[in-house]
Amino acid sequence: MAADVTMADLVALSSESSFSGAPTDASSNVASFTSTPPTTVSPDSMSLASDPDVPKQDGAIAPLLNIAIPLLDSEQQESGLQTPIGNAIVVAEPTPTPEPQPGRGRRSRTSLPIYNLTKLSSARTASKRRARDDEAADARRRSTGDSLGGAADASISEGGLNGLRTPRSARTAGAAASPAGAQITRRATRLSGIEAETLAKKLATLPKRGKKVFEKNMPRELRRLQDTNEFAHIETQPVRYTVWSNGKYVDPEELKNQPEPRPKKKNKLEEDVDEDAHKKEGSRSESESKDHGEKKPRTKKWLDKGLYAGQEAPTDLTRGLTNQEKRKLATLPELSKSHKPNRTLPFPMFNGLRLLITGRDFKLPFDVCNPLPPGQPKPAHYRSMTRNRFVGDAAAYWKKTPHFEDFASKCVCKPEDGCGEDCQNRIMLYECDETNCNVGKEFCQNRAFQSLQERTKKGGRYRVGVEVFKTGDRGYGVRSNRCFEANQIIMEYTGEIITIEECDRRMNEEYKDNECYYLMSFDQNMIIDATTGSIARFVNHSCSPNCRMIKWIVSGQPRMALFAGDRPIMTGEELTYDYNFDPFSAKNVQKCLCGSPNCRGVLGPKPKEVKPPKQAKEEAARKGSSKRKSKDLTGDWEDEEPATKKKRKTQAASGKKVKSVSVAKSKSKVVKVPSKAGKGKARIIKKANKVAAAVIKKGAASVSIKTKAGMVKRIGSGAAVSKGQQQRKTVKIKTTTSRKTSASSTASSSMTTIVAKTTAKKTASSQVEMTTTTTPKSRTMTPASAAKAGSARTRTPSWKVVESAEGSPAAGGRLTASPGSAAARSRKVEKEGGRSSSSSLKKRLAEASVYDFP
Ligand SMILES: C[S@@+](CC[C@H](N)C(=O)[O-])C[C@H]1O[C@@H](n2cnc3c(N)ncnc32)[C@H](O)[C@@H]1O
Repeated sequence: MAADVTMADLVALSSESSFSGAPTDASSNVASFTSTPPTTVSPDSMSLASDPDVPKQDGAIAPLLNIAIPLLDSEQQESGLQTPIGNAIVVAEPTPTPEPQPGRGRRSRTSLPIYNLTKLSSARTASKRRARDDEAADARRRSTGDSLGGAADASISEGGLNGLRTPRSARTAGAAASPAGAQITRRATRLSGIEAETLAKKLATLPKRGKKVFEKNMPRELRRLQDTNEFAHIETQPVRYTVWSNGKYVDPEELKNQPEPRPKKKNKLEEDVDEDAHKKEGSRSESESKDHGEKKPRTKKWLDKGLYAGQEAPTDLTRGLTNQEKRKLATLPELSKSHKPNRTLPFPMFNGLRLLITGRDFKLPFDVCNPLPPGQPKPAHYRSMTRNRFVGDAAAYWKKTPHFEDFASKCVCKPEDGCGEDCQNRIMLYECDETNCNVGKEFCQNRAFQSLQERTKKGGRYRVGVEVFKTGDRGYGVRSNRCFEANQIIMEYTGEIITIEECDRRMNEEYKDNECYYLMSFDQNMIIDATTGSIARFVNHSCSPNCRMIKWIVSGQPRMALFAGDRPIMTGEELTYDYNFDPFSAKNVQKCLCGSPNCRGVLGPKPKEVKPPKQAKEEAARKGSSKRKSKDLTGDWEDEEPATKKKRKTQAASGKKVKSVSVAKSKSKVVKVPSKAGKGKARIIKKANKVAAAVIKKGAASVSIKTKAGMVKRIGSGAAVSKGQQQRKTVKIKTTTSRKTSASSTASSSMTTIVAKTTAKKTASSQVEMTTTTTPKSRTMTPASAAKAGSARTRTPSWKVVESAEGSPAAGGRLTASPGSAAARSRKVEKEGGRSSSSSLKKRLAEASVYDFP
């Protein structure tokens, strides 16, 4: 009697005959049944349900065959009903006789379920593999066929295809049905040796209608295969046990022929590396020994100072500190001599000191390497630009000045000198490169901009070494987040290079409401506007600066950069340089908040430095200097203006004596030069020459000798410049090196160009220095006339903006921070007419002398 198999039976079957260790809950078992067609054959419920011709069977499940991998449960192993095919074991499920159900039609009970045989038999895969003579695929396919055969077998032999039961249920049912308790056991056809019936035979036993339906729905592939031995599961070939590895068939013959397993790649690599290293070492040592005679042992370099490796701690800890700071330090027990320093885990250099003095709010974990609180974001409108860029007409006006072109010879340094202090290029503020350096990159120390480029290219905030922060009272500022050695390059001052006309326009239109400006006089009467530029623009002014802004010639082009001063810079120090502002008008003098002990009180030259002319002195002496002193202190010079102007006018043409030689140096230096006529002139020049050479050695770009009291030229900050404010005469000394002479020319070949200059009216932002002029007479140019001159300038390069940092720590750019609109309008450019005569140094000197020292 056939009995319908319910889902519960199916579940029971699957749980018994599926892999050991497989999930035992019903759903997962069903899932595993349906999801692994090659190893587990299950009824395709979809195909069962989808065919409209297939009569529905309530709860009837088709006969099932399971192919289980050898991990069988003990029950199955005991039963001995496994059929191994290769690694797979075919288990033919017995089909218990279905019990007729009451109330069910006969037709429905006898009709055949239809399976997706293509899927079940894996015909597609098998046929492909068979095409490649894959016996394993054959075996699999056979086993699948076997399933069907077995299924058919079982069902037919037991009286119907729908009479499948699980072994357990079958046994239970059998036991129940058979009073003798005869067990219905599963049989594996191959194992039992029972000859499989052909499909035709199976079909013959089917009822007519069921046969039709079966044939109609039989897949094409299967139909083709019917009546074959294969389909009937008649083995004509001996069974082969195949090995599968990683899902792939492994031919045992190939296995035999396989060579010994290779060692692991890693081992091999290590060996190879070792060998290679030995070989290389050998060849290197050979070549080394060939080159040098003997092989040098390689020594390992150990870092012993961490973050500050290579930088020496300052001998004097208190250097650079204010008195207040020093006093505070003195009270700290940590710094008392009796205190034992922590040598095991010392603070990074400089950090401890700073923390002791200033303290710092912090969050744990505390970053001992960075003593700084996080930097503030830069202003929203700030746009960064790391290279100079010409804007507007500037590019057309730009040209190489003659002495740049002249600069074709090399320095005369030796490798051991390393282009140090005495390098000609260095003295002249020319950076060495492959065209002008005698020493080569390996030994040359005069490549600051190149080193800066390499440093910043690598990236990282500690390599760049600077960050913007918000000061308490001066807006934004820049501080170091690493140490810098004395005179080390820190950052470049870059921005848009604009003409004076463009500068004026910007001042009047774009920046008219700005509180501060980022304009620096540059070269060839150009201005660098760093409003879009490098963060060097945020560097504030100090009367005791720790940096200098210096212009260098790099590959024939001028470039400005901020350099450390004469002492190293600590981590966390604010970077400052002397703006060298000219207040021009006392109205707009800004109060200096640098806080240094020798603060001048205003952003501008120290009032005391502005020496009044003799008459004024006398007058002042008569009137008493108390008033001036008070003005000095308050920085209120407005009332003084007319008097100063008047005094200067009266002094303009005297020129009998050189009052002073003001030298751009690390500290403003006033050198008294006696100026008697005749011999005096020569002496002055000689002296000036000497001073200039000394200054240039120190890094100054140009030197001014003034015949009149007062600073020669300053570019004002926010100051409206009144026309004709000052009248003065200056002698500018510019040292240039005649590079064309010979490659062996030395520093001594430097020649001094003295350019006479008179300023009838006070000029504002830029002062034009004649480097190649024969006519000593200066004339004042308005920006408009300067623009006109621009065209002539291209033909006759005769004037340029002076960047000398007179009165500033070094020869460098001068911040042209804002003559304001009025100042911009009144800004005059001095231009000296005529052409230079390169041969007439003497003449020029004479002219200059005549002009200045009649
Ligand atoms: C080139 S900007 C420097 C960056 C500026 N602090 C900022 O926030 O953008 C120059 C302006 O900064 C201010 N400044 C710089 N140094 C100063 C100082 N020592 N005392 C007072 N103000 C200063 C002045 O307003 C000056 O016009």
